[in-house]
Amino acid sequence: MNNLKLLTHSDVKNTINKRAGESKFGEHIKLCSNLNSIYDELLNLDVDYVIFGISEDVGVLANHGKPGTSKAWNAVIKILLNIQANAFTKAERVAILGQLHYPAFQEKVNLLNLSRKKDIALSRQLVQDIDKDVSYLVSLIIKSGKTPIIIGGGHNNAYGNIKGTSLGLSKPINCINFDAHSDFRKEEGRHSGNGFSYAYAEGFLKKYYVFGLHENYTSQFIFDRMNKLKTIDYCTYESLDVRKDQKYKSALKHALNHVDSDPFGIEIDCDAIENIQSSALTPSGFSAEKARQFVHYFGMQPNASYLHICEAAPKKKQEVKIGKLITYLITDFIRAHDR
Ligand SMILES: N=CN[C@@H](CCC(=O)O)C(=O)O
Repeated sequence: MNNLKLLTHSDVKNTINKRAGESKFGEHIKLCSNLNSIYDELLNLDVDYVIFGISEDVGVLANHGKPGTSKAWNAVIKILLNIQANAFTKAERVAILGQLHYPAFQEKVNLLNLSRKKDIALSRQLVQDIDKDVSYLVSLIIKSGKTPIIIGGGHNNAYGNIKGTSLGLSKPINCINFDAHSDFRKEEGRHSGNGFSYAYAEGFLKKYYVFGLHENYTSQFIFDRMNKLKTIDYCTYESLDVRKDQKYKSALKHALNHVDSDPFGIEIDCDAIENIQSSALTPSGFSAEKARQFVHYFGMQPNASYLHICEAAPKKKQEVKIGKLITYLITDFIRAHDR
């Protein structure tokens, strides 16, 4: 776990802004202390949720997208540690590991010319290395009996989450993805647009549902590919929020029916939420409230096996807004899953 940077007590202390009479989330969470014994520590921790960040832009760049996803974790941790610790937020049930981070990969990819075939292939090899870390770490958390909450990076990391959960449970899993894109592109080398197609092709992903796909940003090739497969289903954003063909609640139920036969992962791509800075920022998309209701609805299900919130790419100005949004989604999941 060379690329895992553990969150320390002094990091937490330096991040918390204390206020008299208040108790902050960060004062009650558990930490791990030794990179060489993560699994044993996880096993012995009396918590239900293990949160970690993935600070990388490599997957998005390898998909010809705009970088910035490496900044989401830092935006979130500053807010998360400072929310109130109370009966609603359940800080004592949470361990925060820290972040997988890739400064050397970032440097390498910045030196590449990504319009050259050879260089794009190199960037996609780096994504495979990140996949190995993510799937290993997620599998350890699942094997320790805890629920992973993974923050950040590009949507390439869905692959590692699905594979890690599947290995941890020793069976293929299902997945629900709140996303403007299917990320079911060709297996042409790993990047942020094909995490689900790779997981599916390799047998880690069994049933897949894309919730809120944008009709303008899905190719006919992908629609045809998904339409052919009974194990894959989707609803579009336009059918829900523009044409109003069905109510939000009934769309949630329909999607749950598709994935709930087995343990499933919950993937939230922030580019499905209106005006959230991301590689594929959209001026027209789901509201933050709809995203929160989605996490609440799926988080409530006993089969919900992990939560991943990705693709947010905060610049300085939106750092607090994005940190707060993702923190709401994390705590919505914890509250719902605990019921
Ligand atoms: N994970 C996102 N993938 C999308 C968006 C790409 C982008 O515009 O950055 C895709 O490949 O279609």
